[in-house]
Amino acid sequence: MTQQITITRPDDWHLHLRDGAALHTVVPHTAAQFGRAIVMPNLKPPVTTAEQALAYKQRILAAVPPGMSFEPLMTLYLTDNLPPEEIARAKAAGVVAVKLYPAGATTNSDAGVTDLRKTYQTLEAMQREGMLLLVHGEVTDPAIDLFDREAVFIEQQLAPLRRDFPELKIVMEHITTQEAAQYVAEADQFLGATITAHHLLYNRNALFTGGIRPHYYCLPVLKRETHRQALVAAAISGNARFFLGTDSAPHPAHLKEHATGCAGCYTAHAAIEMYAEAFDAAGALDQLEAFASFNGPDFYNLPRNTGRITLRKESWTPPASFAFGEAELKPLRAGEALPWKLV
Ligand SMILES: NC(=O)N[C@@H](CC(=O)O)C(=O)O
Ligand SMILES: [Zn+2]
Ligand SMILES: [Zn+2]
Repeated sequence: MTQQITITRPDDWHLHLRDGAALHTVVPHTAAQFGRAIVMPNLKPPVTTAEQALAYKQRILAAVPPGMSFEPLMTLYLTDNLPPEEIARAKAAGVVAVKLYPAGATTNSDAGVTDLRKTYQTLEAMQREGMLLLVHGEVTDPAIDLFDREAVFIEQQLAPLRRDFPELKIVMEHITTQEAAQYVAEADQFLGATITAHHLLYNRNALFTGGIRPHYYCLPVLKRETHRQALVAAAISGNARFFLGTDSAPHPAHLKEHATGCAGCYTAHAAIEMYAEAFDAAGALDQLEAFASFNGPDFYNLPRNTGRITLRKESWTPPASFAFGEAELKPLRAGEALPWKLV
């Protein structure tokens, strides 16, 4: 039985850091594990210009503890009227991707896209400039069952989009279904997907065990066990177009433990440990390094990290909560023991 593994320092290809005082809680957690992270732009108001992205990057860097090295990779938020000219400016500023939130699909998506056709000139510019498109892949039609929204998005939105922009690099973020895993596996080199630790570890029963459990609520919502198994199979398959993206999404505890609790699970405090747990449970620890440290940079055409990290099979219990500005932040599995520990 493997008791310890050393892998190339991983990166997080889907992360929410928020802004202001929150940065001082969450940035150190991510910087302790990951070399880089793709920082989501769904602030209030959203990050829609190269200039805003650069200013946000400086605020993030100011929250990196001394002695730690961490590179935030910045993104812009796609709206119905993000000007195509902003893409070249963003590219020059080092922005690596643009994020599509269908309007109303998830946390802070009100400014998102109401009709993909309105964004076609901007997508054209992205395809030309080699700017990636990151996708929250759920339809918002209230007539579609919440658990089917990802599969319907693939059929109604993603397939036509890929036909119209065959050389636009797209990442389907936080996939949660067998349909998405299969669709990505069968696609060409222009389509990749991130998978979260919580979607590898849990099925939708976790939301209702002994009562309603708001800290397991995120979007896309956890699915049934067959889908979890399909995600694990994709993650350990060796297919280089599946890679690590935590979707760690901090919310104040009082807004998660609420009549209309916010969507988002906080996992950055123990992310690589939870992935190790999932890969270990599948007997596939030997696949963790490719998924966590190689496939992401390869897809983004960025160099792999050179440092290394070591994980040991040693039970530890993360804190039940963290200070979060004036509020409290409760991580996923607060106060529960985890089997793997970052050394
Ligand atoms: N995943 C979530 O449930 N929430 C994310 C938004 C997102 O990634 O959809 C958030 O910003 O809180
Ligand atoms: Zn999302
Ligand atoms: Zn997210």
